[in-house]
Amino acid sequence: MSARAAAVSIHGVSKLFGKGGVTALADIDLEIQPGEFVSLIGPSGCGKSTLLRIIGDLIEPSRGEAWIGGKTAHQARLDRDYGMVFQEATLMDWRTVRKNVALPLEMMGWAKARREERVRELLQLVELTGFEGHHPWQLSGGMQQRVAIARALSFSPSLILMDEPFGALDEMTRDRLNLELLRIWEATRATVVFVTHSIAEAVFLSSRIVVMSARPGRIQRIVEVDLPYPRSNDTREEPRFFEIATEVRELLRESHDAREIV
Ligand SMILES: Nc1ncnc2c1ncn2[C@@H]1O[C@H](COP(=O)(O)OP(=O)(O)OP(=O)(O)O)[C@@H](O)[C@H]1O
Repeated sequence: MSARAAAVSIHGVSKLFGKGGVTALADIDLEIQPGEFVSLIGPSGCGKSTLLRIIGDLIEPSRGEAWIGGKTAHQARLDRDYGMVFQEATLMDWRTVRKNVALPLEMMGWAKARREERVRELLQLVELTGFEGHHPWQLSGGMQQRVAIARALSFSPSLILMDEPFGALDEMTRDRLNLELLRIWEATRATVVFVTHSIAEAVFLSSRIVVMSARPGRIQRIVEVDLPYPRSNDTREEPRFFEIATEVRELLRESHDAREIV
Protein backbone atom coordinates (compact mmCIF):
# COMPACT_ATOMS: atom_id res chain seq x y z
CA MET A 1 0.00 0.00 0.00
CA SER A 2 1.38 3.36 -1.00
CA ALA A 3 1.58 6.03 1.68
CA ARG A 4 -0.16 8.43 -0.67
CA ALA A 5 -3.01 6.14 -1.69
CA ALA A 6 -6.47 7.68 -1.51
CA ALA A 7 -8.52 6.50 1.48
CA VAL A 8 -11.31 5.57 -0.96
CA SER A 9 -11.07 5.39 -4.70
CA ILE A 10 -14.15 4.49 -6.74
CA HIS A 11 -13.73 3.97 -10.47
CA GLY A 12 -16.66 3.61 -12.86
CA VAL A 13 -18.86 1.82 -10.34
CA SER A 14 -22.34 0.73 -11.40
CA LYS A 15 -24.71 -1.56 -9.56
CA LEU A 16 -27.67 -3.42 -11.00
CA PHE A 17 -29.87 -5.46 -8.69
CA GLY A 18 -31.30 -8.57 -10.37
CA LYS A 19 -31.47 -9.37 -14.07
CA GLY A 20 -33.00 -6.41 -15.88
CA GLY A 21 -33.83 -4.97 -12.48
CA VAL A 22 -33.02 -1.73 -10.70
CA THR A 23 -29.91 0.21 -11.70
CA ALA A 24 -29.05 1.51 -8.25
CA LEU A 25 -25.81 3.26 -9.27
CA ALA A 26 -24.37 4.34 -12.61
CA ASP A 27 -20.80 5.35 -13.40
CA ILE A 28 -19.68 6.54 -10.01
CA ASP A 29 -16.17 8.02 -9.75
CA LEU A 30 -15.08 9.32 -6.37
CA GLU A 31 -11.79 9.88 -4.58
CA ILE A 32 -11.66 10.52 -0.83
CA GLN A 33 -8.37 11.53 0.77
CA PRO A 34 -7.19 10.23 4.17
CA GLY A 35 -8.70 12.18 7.06
CA GLU A 36 -11.61 13.62 5.07
CA PHE A 37 -15.18 13.65 6.35
CA VAL A 38 -17.41 13.04 3.35
CA SER A 39 -21.20 12.85 3.41
CA LEU A 40 -23.43 11.24 0.80
CA ILE A 41 -26.81 12.92 0.44
CA GLY A 42 -29.61 12.49 -2.09
CA PRO A 43 -33.23 11.51 -2.52
CA SER A 44 -34.50 8.25 -1.10
CA GLY A 45 -33.44 5.32 -3.26
CA CYS A 46 -30.59 7.14 -5.04
CA GLY A 47 -28.09 4.49 -3.96
CA LYS A 48 -26.33 6.08 -0.97
CA SER A 49 -26.44 2.89 1.12
CA THR A 50 -25.52 0.81 -1.91
CA LEU A 51 -22.42 2.94 -2.51
CA LEU A 52 -21.46 2.75 1.17
CA ARG A 53 -21.89 -1.04 1.11
CA ILE A 54 -19.74 -1.35 -1.99
CA ILE A 55 -17.00 0.67 -0.25
CA GLY A 56 -17.35 -1.64 2.78
CA ASP A 57 -17.26 -4.79 0.64
CA LEU A 58 -20.71 -5.85 1.84
CA ILE A 59 -21.89 -6.01 -1.78
CA GLU A 60 -20.01 -6.20 -5.07
CA PRO A 61 -20.34 -3.65 -7.86
CA SER A 62 -21.72 -4.92 -11.18
CA ARG A 63 -19.05 -2.84 -12.93
CA GLY A 64 -16.06 -0.84 -11.81
CA GLU A 65 -13.81 -1.03 -8.78
CA ALA A 66 -13.53 0.21 -5.21
CA TRP A 67 -10.06 0.65 -3.71
CA ILE A 68 -9.47 1.38 -0.05
CA GLY A 69 -6.13 2.83 0.94
CA GLY A 70 -4.56 1.23 -2.14
CA LYS A 71 -6.10 -2.22 -1.44
CA THR A 72 -9.15 -3.91 -2.89
CA ALA A 73 -12.25 -3.38 -0.74
CA HIS A 74 -12.20 -7.10 0.02
CA GLN A 75 -8.59 -7.05 1.26
CA ALA A 76 -9.34 -3.96 3.34
CA ARG A 77 -12.19 -5.82 5.01
CA LEU A 78 -9.99 -8.82 5.73
CA ASP A 79 -7.43 -6.42 7.23
CA ARG A 80 -10.16 -4.82 9.36
CA ASP A 81 -9.54 -1.36 7.98
CA TYR A 82 -13.26 -0.55 8.42
CA GLY A 83 -15.46 0.44 11.28
CA MET A 84 -19.17 0.42 10.44
CA VAL A 85 -22.12 2.08 12.17
CA PHE A 86 -25.71 1.69 10.98
CA GLN A 87 -29.01 3.41 11.79
CA GLU A 88 -29.89 0.71 14.30
CA ALA A 89 -27.18 0.27 16.90
CA THR A 90 -27.45 -3.55 16.51
CA LEU A 91 -26.10 -4.18 20.00
CA MET A 92 -26.49 -7.51 21.75
CA ASP A 93 -29.10 -7.02 24.43
CA TRP A 94 -27.78 -9.79 26.65
CA ARG A 95 -24.26 -8.37 26.74
CA THR A 96 -23.23 -5.42 28.83
CA VAL A 97 -21.86 -2.22 27.28
CA ARG A 98 -18.34 -3.40 28.10
CA LYS A 99 -18.92 -6.76 26.44
CA ASN A 100 -20.58 -5.26 23.38
CA VAL A 101 -17.62 -2.99 22.75
CA ALA A 102 -15.17 -5.83 23.43
CA LEU A 103 -16.87 -8.27 21.04
CA PRO A 104 -14.75 -7.63 17.93
CA LEU A 105 -11.60 -7.79 20.08
CA GLU A 106 -12.75 -11.08 21.61
CA MET A 107 -13.30 -12.48 18.13
CA MET A 108 -9.78 -11.45 17.22
CA GLY A 109 -8.43 -13.25 20.27
CA TRP A 110 -7.11 -10.23 22.17
CA ALA A 111 -6.02 -11.12 25.70
CA LYS A 112 -8.42 -10.06 28.45
CA ALA A 113 -6.21 -7.38 30.03
CA ARG A 114 -5.47 -5.72 26.68
CA ARG A 115 -9.16 -5.88 25.75
CA GLU A 116 -10.22 -4.27 29.01
CA GLU A 117 -7.71 -1.48 28.61
CA ARG A 118 -8.92 -0.75 25.07
CA VAL A 119 -12.59 -0.81 26.11
CA ARG A 120 -11.81 1.65 28.91
CA GLU A 121 -10.19 4.05 26.42
CA LEU A 122 -13.07 3.73 23.97
CA LEU A 123 -15.79 4.32 26.55
CA GLN A 124 -13.91 7.37 27.72
CA LEU A 125 -13.75 8.62 24.13
CA VAL A 126 -17.54 8.31 23.67
CA GLU A 127 -18.19 9.61 27.21
CA LEU A 128 -19.80 6.46 28.57
CA THR A 129 -17.44 5.79 31.45
CA GLY A 130 -19.60 4.54 34.32
CA PHE A 131 -22.00 2.65 32.05
CA GLU A 132 -19.75 -0.39 31.46
CA GLY A 133 -22.06 -2.76 33.35
CA HIS A 134 -25.34 -1.52 31.81
CA HIS A 135 -27.23 -3.45 29.18
CA PRO A 136 -28.31 -1.77 25.93
CA TRP A 137 -31.98 -1.69 26.97
CA GLN A 138 -30.99 0.44 29.98
CA LEU A 139 -29.58 3.17 27.69
CA SER A 140 -31.16 5.93 25.59
CA GLY A 141 -31.03 5.67 21.78
CA GLY A 142 -28.20 8.21 21.66
CA MET A 143 -26.17 6.29 24.23
CA GLN A 144 -26.72 3.06 22.30
CA GLN A 145 -25.37 4.72 19.17
CA ARG A 146 -22.31 5.86 21.14
CA VAL A 147 -21.72 2.25 22.18
CA ALA A 148 -22.00 1.22 18.52
CA ILE A 149 -19.46 3.93 17.61
CA ALA A 150 -17.07 2.74 20.34
CA ARG A 151 -17.41 -0.82 19.03
CA ALA A 152 -16.75 0.33 15.45
CA LEU A 153 -13.60 2.12 16.61
CA SER A 154 -12.26 -0.84 18.59
CA PHE A 155 -9.64 -1.78 16.00
CA SER A 156 -8.63 1.81 15.29
CA PRO A 157 -9.92 1.51 11.72
CA SER A 158 -8.57 3.96 9.18
CA LEU A 159 -12.02 4.24 7.58
CA ILE A 160 -15.39 4.61 9.31
CA LEU A 161 -18.56 3.99 7.29
CA MET A 162 -21.74 5.38 8.82
CA ASP A 163 -25.22 4.80 7.37
CA GLU A 164 -27.61 7.35 8.89
CA PRO A 165 -26.34 6.59 12.38
CA PHE A 166 -28.39 9.36 14.00
CA GLY A 167 -31.43 9.14 11.70
CA ALA A 168 -33.68 7.64 14.38
CA LEU A 169 -32.79 10.18 17.08
CA ASP A 170 -34.50 13.43 18.01
CA GLU A 171 -32.97 16.64 16.69
CA MET A 172 -31.40 17.79 19.97
CA THR A 173 -29.71 14.43 20.51
CA ARG A 174 -28.59 14.35 16.90
CA ASP A 175 -27.01 17.82 17.19
CA ARG A 176 -25.15 16.77 20.34
CA LEU A 177 -23.92 13.53 18.79
CA ASN A 178 -22.81 15.43 15.68
CA LEU A 179 -20.54 17.53 17.89
CA GLU A 180 -19.25 14.42 19.65
CA LEU A 181 -18.63 12.68 16.37
CA LEU A 182 -16.49 15.58 15.16
CA ARG A 183 -14.47 15.46 18.37
CA ILE A 184 -13.95 11.70 17.95
CA TRP A 185 -13.06 12.12 14.28
CA GLU A 186 -10.47 14.76 15.16
CA ALA A 187 -9.05 12.52 17.90
CA THR A 188 -8.81 9.40 15.69
CA ARG A 189 -7.88 11.09 12.39
CA ALA A 190 -9.88 8.40 10.58
CA THR A 191 -11.57 8.99 7.25
CA VAL A 192 -15.36 9.05 7.55
CA VAL A 193 -17.96 8.34 4.86
CA PHE A 194 -21.38 9.27 6.21
CA VAL A 195 -24.84 8.74 4.69
CA THR A 196 -27.53 11.19 5.75
CA HIS A 197 -30.88 12.68 4.71
CA SER A 198 -30.26 15.84 6.66
CA ILE A 199 -28.75 18.82 4.85
CA ALA A 200 -27.90 20.54 8.16
CA GLU A 201 -26.11 17.44 9.44
CA ALA A 202 -24.15 17.05 6.19
CA VAL A 203 -23.01 20.69 6.22
CA PHE A 204 -22.13 20.67 9.90
CA LEU A 205 -20.01 17.52 9.75
CA SER A 206 -18.43 17.34 6.33
CA SER A 207 -15.39 18.61 4.57
CA ARG A 208 -17.16 17.64 1.32
CA ILE A 209 -20.72 16.67 0.47
CA VAL A 210 -21.45 14.31 -2.40
CA VAL A 211 -24.89 15.25 -3.73
CA MET A 212 -26.48 12.34 -5.59
CA SER A 213 -29.40 12.25 -7.99
CA ALA A 214 -31.89 9.45 -8.39
CA ARG A 215 -32.58 6.71 -10.92
CA PRO A 216 -30.02 5.65 -11.58
CA GLY A 217 -27.95 7.02 -8.74
CA ARG A 218 -25.23 9.34 -10.00
CA ILE A 219 -23.03 11.99 -8.47
CA GLN A 220 -24.72 15.27 -9.27
CA ARG A 221 -22.14 17.58 -7.68
CA ILE A 222 -19.53 17.58 -4.93
CA VAL A 223 -19.84 20.59 -2.61
CA GLU A 224 -16.77 21.73 -0.67
CA VAL A 225 -17.61 22.83 2.87
CA ASP A 226 -15.08 25.55 3.66
CA LEU A 227 -16.19 26.10 7.27
CA PRO A 228 -13.09 25.72 9.46
CA TYR A 229 -12.67 22.89 12.01
CA PRO A 230 -13.03 22.56 14.93
CA ARG A 231 -16.71 23.40 14.53
CA SER A 232 -19.06 24.26 17.36
CA ASN A 233 -22.75 24.99 17.83
CA ASP A 234 -21.96 28.55 16.70
CA THR A 235 -20.99 27.13 13.30
CA ARG A 236 -24.67 26.38 12.72
CA GLU A 237 -25.45 30.11 13.03
CA GLU A 238 -22.85 31.34 10.55
CA PRO A 239 -24.00 32.92 7.27
CA ARG A 240 -21.64 30.60 5.36
CA PHE A 241 -23.39 27.59 6.94
CA PHE A 242 -26.72 28.79 5.52
CA GLU A 243 -25.18 29.57 2.14
CA ILE A 244 -23.82 26.05 1.77
CA ALA A 245 -27.05 24.49 3.08
CA THR A 246 -28.98 26.51 0.48
CA GLU A 247 -26.62 25.41 -2.29
CA VAL A 248 -27.13 21.74 -1.33
CA ARG A 249 -30.91 22.19 -1.06
CA GLU A 250 -31.08 23.76 -4.53
CA LEU A 251 -29.02 20.94 -6.02
CA LEU A 252 -31.37 18.42 -4.45
CA ARG A 253 -34.40 20.30 -5.80
CA GLU A 254 -32.97 20.05 -9.28
CA SER A 255 -33.02 16.31 -8.93
CA HIS A 256 -36.32 14.56 -9.45
CA ASP A 257 -37.38 13.39 -5.98
CA ALA A 258 -35.95 16.32 -4.04
CA ARG A 259 -39.19 16.80 -2.10
CA GLU A 260 -38.45 13.65 -0.12
CA ILE A 261 -35.47 15.37 1.51
CA VAL A 262 -36.03 17.07 4.88
N1 LIG B 1 -30.64 -6.01 -2.18
C1 LIG B 1 -31.35 -5.31 -3.08
N2 LIG B 1 -32.06 -5.94 -4.03
C2 LIG B 1 -32.77 -5.25 -4.96
N3 LIG B 1 -32.80 -3.90 -5.03
C3 LIG B 1 -32.12 -3.22 -4.10
C4 LIG B 1 -31.35 -3.87 -3.07
N4 LIG B 1 -30.75 -2.92 -2.29
C5 LIG B 1 -31.14 -1.74 -2.80
N5 LIG B 1 -31.94 -1.90 -3.88
C6 LIG B 1 -32.53 -0.83 -4.71
O1 LIG B 1 -31.48 0.02 -5.12
C7 LIG B 1 -31.88 1.38 -5.06
C8 LIG B 1 -30.92 2.13 -4.14
O2 LIG B 1 -31.12 1.71 -2.79
P1 LIG B 1 -30.31 2.31 -1.57
O3 LIG B 1 -30.80 1.66 -0.33
O4 LIG B 1 -28.86 2.26 -1.86
O5 LIG B 1 -30.76 3.83 -1.63
P2 LIG B 1 -30.61 4.99 -0.54
O6 LIG B 1 -30.24 6.21 -1.29
O7 LIG B 1 -29.68 4.56 0.54
O8 LIG B 1 -32.09 5.07 0.00
P3 LIG B 1 -32.67 5.63 1.40
O9 LIG B 1 -32.25 7.06 1.46
O10 LIG B 1 -34.15 5.49 1.22
O11 LIG B 1 -32.10 4.78 2.48
C9 LIG B 1 -33.31 1.39 -4.60
O12 LIG B 1 -34.15 1.49 -5.72
C10 LIG B 1 -33.47 0.05 -3.91
O13 LIG B 1 -34.79 -0.42 -4.00
